[in-house]
Amino acid sequence: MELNDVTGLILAGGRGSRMGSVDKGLQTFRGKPMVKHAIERLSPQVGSVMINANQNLDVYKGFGVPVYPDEIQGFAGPLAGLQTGLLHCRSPFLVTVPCDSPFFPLDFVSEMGTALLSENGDLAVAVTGQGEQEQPHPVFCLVRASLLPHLSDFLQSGQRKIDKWYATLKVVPVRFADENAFSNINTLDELTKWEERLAGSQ
Ligand SMILES: Nc1nc2c(ncn2[C@@H]2O[C@H](COP(=O)(O)OP(=O)(O)OP(=O)(O)O)[C@@H](O)[C@H]2O)c(=O)[nH]1
Ligand SMILES: [Mg+2]
Repeated sequence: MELNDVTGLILAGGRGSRMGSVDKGLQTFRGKPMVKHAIERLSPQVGSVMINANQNLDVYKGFGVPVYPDEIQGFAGPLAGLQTGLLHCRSPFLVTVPCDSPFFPLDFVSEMGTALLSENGDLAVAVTGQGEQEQPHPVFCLVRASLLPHLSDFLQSGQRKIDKWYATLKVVPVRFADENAFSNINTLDELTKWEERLAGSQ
């Protein structure tokens, strides 16, 4: 899969209610907004990056990449963000990362792309752990852009759950060894803990 075959979508369209009154993607982590961590980590792995956000759009636009709010109003969940990304995607594949997970692998997209093509799947999803510890990370996915009508039908029927939509597809799980690779930061308390834990490291 070539770099230009993939558009990167940063999912920042949630309410961020567990973070308090602050927009989660705009919350400072280790000296810069969380969404900036995501942009910097994702940009080298894709042809272009865009942001899905539903609040503070002008602030998000300041990061120099396109920003799109959900087509469906009312915080319909991450699938609404994915639909928005697919509507604006001009490449055959779209990859998503959430705005609150600053540690995802630098070879994330290439690993996902290789697996999706070799298995000829509809969608690849990141997985960590094994056996009983196995954990999927559904907002880390690589999808074929041709799935837009299928997703829109699903949302049109009133369904919202990401796992339910995945159950309708040929999903390729892609295992990553680092247990913390997809850790996300949902509260100010978690943010402080990660900052303390990483203090002194690069
Ligand atoms: N576009 C869009 N994205 C969403 C929506 N809800 C959640 N997300 C995104 O989905 C990802 C995972 O969601 P959560 O970790 O629950 O984030 P959140 O909903 O903003 O935070 P909480 O309000 O604390 O649950 C994040 O990247 C969110 O930005 C939504 O209604 N629309
Ligand atoms: Mg949520």
